[in-house]
Amino acid sequence: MLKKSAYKRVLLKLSGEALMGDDAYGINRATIERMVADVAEIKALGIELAIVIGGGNIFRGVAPGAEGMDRATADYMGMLATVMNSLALADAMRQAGITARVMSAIAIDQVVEPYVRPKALQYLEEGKVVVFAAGTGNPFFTTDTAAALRGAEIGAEIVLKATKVDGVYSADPNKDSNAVRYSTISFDEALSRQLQVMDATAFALCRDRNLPIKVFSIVKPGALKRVIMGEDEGTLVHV
Ligand SMILES: Nc1ncnc2c1ncn2[C@@H]1O[C@H](COP(=O)(O)OP(=O)(O)OP(=O)(O)O)[C@@H](O)[C@H]1O
Ligand SMILES: O=c1ccn([C@@H]2O[C@H](COP(=O)(O)O)[C@@H](O)[C@H]2O)c(=O)[nH]1
Repeated sequence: MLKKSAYKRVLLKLSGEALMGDDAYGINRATIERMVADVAEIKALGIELAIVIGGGNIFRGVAPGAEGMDRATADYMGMLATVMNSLALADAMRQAGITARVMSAIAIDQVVEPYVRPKALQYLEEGKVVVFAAGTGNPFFTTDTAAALRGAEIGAEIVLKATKVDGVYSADPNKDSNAVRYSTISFDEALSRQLQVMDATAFALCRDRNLPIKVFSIVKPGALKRVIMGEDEGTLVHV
């Protein structure tokens, strides 16, 4: 018998930084095509899929390149970076035969339609992939928080954080070789240990909405599908 997906509706947070692949900046073609192939594989299972993509491959408000800038201005630039990534992702999905709609939290009507919750729900019910661009639309936040927020708004069963590391560790594994990976961890423990894999606002929002998060590697082949099938992969953050 064909195995079924563990979820009906999910919010996938894709790392903007991972989009660079081995490049120093921007969008690596082979990398975005591989991400889209992963998305196509899970979409074929019949799940309803919404995506938030980060902007770290182009600009972050707290990046060295923003030093001395007004923080809110820099953050708006970061949000615009996520619009570019969202458009690139939706177009790559179009080329792969997946119908996607980009909805922006910041009005740029000539470029992309605005985020309107009932419309987003309609697209999901129609089987379209919805890409939420421009984060929350507010400075001083991140796309992780946007993923938590939109995930809660659309009634997703889980937020899937696809990033460059394969889970939540006791410390940043890129800085501490003694860091150990958790297979599960509670929101309260992640917050009290100040684990930086996601920002505290995202953790707190998901905790309060009882919305679990799965952190896993976007670089590891097949990991997204294993997560969707409910198999042992990455780290589950739970209430
Ligand atoms: N305790 C931890 N466990 C795992 N990763 C951690 C931890 N603390 C810090 N990190 C770092 O967090 C990074 C992932 O989060 P980050 O928000 O920087 O990236 P992203 O979400 O993948 O990118 P973007 O913001 O561009 O979408 C990892 O690459 C890792 O270096
Ligand atoms: O709600 C939001 C989301 C994002 N930003 C700014 O954009 C960049 C890029 O997002 P990442 O999550 O870091 O990939 C972020 O650093 C912020 O500067 C925002 O202000 N509000």
